[in-house]
Amino acid sequence: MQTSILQVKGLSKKLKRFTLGPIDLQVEQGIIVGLVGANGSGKSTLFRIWMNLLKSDTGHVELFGQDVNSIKSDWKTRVGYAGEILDGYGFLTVSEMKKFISRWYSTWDEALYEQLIMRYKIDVKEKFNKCSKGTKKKIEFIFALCHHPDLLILDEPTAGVDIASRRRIKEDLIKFMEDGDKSIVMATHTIDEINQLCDEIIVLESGKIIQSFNKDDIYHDWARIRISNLSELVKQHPNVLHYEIEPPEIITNNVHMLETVLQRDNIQIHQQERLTLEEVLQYLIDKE
Ligand SMILES: Nc1ncnc2c1ncn2[C@@H]1O[C@H](COP(=O)(O)OP(=O)(O)OP(=O)(O)O)[C@@H](O)[C@H]1O
Repeated sequence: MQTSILQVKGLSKKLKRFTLGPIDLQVEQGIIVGLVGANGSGKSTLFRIWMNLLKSDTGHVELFGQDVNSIKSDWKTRVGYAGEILDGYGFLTVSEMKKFISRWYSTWDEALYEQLIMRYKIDVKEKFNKCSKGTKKKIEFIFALCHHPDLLILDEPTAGVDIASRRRIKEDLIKFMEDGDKSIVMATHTIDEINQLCDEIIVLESGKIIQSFNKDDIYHDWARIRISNLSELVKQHPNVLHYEIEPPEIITNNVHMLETVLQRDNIQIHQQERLTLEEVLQYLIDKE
């Protein structure tokens, strides 16, 4: 039986010129979810609400069965969050920050911290706000891991990170998932990360979830179909997400359904090809 570790119901938040939600979703134990969407689609805002750093206007968020607003905050010790949370302590050196943050967690693993500091070549005497963008990302990642959380919430963990460290982060995430009961939700713009790491993908557009799917389903469900002609029925079909008139071609997210529709309309299929994950995401994120 699958266990939900994160449940989001009817969540909404109005900021000045942006509205997030309403959002409903759940994340099961043992999977990696990729949260994707154009710049400004609301990924970081969503994470901030999950982490109770920002109050929602409606709805609620449960982490490990606990309302994130409740005074009881055991859930915090079970979550590792990497997303600009350390900026407020930027006047501290990495080493001072570690002394401060490690006290929050009874499960803090000093040996793991030392090992990761070496692995990512971090100068612990450097003040956090003097570190480069990529180095800050690596430090956030290390702090998110060292108390052995059950869920990692990572806001673009490799943005600005060098190639070698990117590979190490990927390896560390795979290692984190090894025992099968951990989960990760990560916002990312990197197709390789989604391809290599994520099981499920949630696409945000202007604050709303427009698609949510298992990565493996893409190969079965999405296709570009070149056809003899287009009918009005095909153009307006809910599973036709895009069409071209000359030459007639459709993009569908339910190829089996469309095969039946085309047959019924006496439309011949000239060619059919599955879409790659990159094409699907490009299509969803940038439809023009
Ligand atoms: N404190 C705030 N006050 C007003 N508007 C805000 C505030 N924080 C974020 N926004 C707006 O909310 C929208 C979503 O921002 P958010 O940072 O969540 O997007 P994102 O998907 O994480 O973007 P990116 O991929 O560029 O990191 C943006 O239009 C942003 O300007």
